[in-house]
Amino acid sequence: MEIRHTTNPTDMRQYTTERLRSEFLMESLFVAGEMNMVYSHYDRVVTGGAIPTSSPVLLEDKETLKTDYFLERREVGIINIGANGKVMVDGEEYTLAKRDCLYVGLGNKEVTFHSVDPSEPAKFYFVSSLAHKNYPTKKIPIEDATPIKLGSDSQSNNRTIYQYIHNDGIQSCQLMLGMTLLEPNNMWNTMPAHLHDRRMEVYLYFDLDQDARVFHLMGEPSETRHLVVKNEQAVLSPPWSIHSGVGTNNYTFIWAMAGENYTFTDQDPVNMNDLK
Ligand SMILES: O=C(O)C(=O)C[C@H](O)C(=O)CO
Ligand SMILES: [Zn+2]
Repeated sequence: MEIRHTTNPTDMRQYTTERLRSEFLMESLFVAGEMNMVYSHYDRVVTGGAIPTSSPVLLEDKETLKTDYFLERREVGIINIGANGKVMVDGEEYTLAKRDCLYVGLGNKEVTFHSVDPSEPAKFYFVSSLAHKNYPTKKIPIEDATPIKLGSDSQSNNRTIYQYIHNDGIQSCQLMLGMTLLEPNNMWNTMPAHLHDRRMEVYLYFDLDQDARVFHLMGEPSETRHLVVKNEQAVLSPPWSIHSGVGTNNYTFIWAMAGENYTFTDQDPVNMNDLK
């Protein structure tokens, strides 16, 4: 798996577009028949994508983690963004349709990803953080996730946040995970922007057409930069960075957080006068 180190925000001011992309953008998580992962030193979060085709894909990277199995010291949240799939957890089968989420806790030894129909494969996106105790493995379909309506048509940010793994939903050690869907003709998320220096965040943008793009805004509020993001690409958002997006049309994204606290509403809003 690829390793990404952390960045001092003062150094980031000097970065070229290429350097910015190599530090923060994950361009190729989803490749048919493969699993690809990025290990970030921000809260030691692993972000991955798996597309099983004719054979299952095993969640493992002993070489990088130097543990006997992936979840020996970790927990993971998985969302299927493709066709129907299955996840086997130590012999137990969980069927995941598009937008279903599965939480798998510390201590589960074997996790494998399968497609129901290899010609129309499932696409599993996952985010894993360090864990100190076992919470039960649990599946939650989007219908059972906690919906929060935000934004308005007049501000082009009418959207619903679905919270899956969080304080009042599926329990975990530190991982929080959910999905935000923008209504048609809406293309902004999280503006005014916010920070939470206590937690890092990972964004996966998907459900975009081939030529559609999201301009992901990042950086300290007074030093913003952008990443041009394609369908099924993910962004590492450092704790000191705003994280906001505007698309060429509406899009969907999965957000995941890990760090100091477990409080979704712990956000420091950025005053519009401070954004530069
Ligand atoms: O639509 C949104 O706004 C979000 O989904 C915001 C993220 O969940 C977030 O940044 C949480 O801190
Ligand atoms: Zn946030």
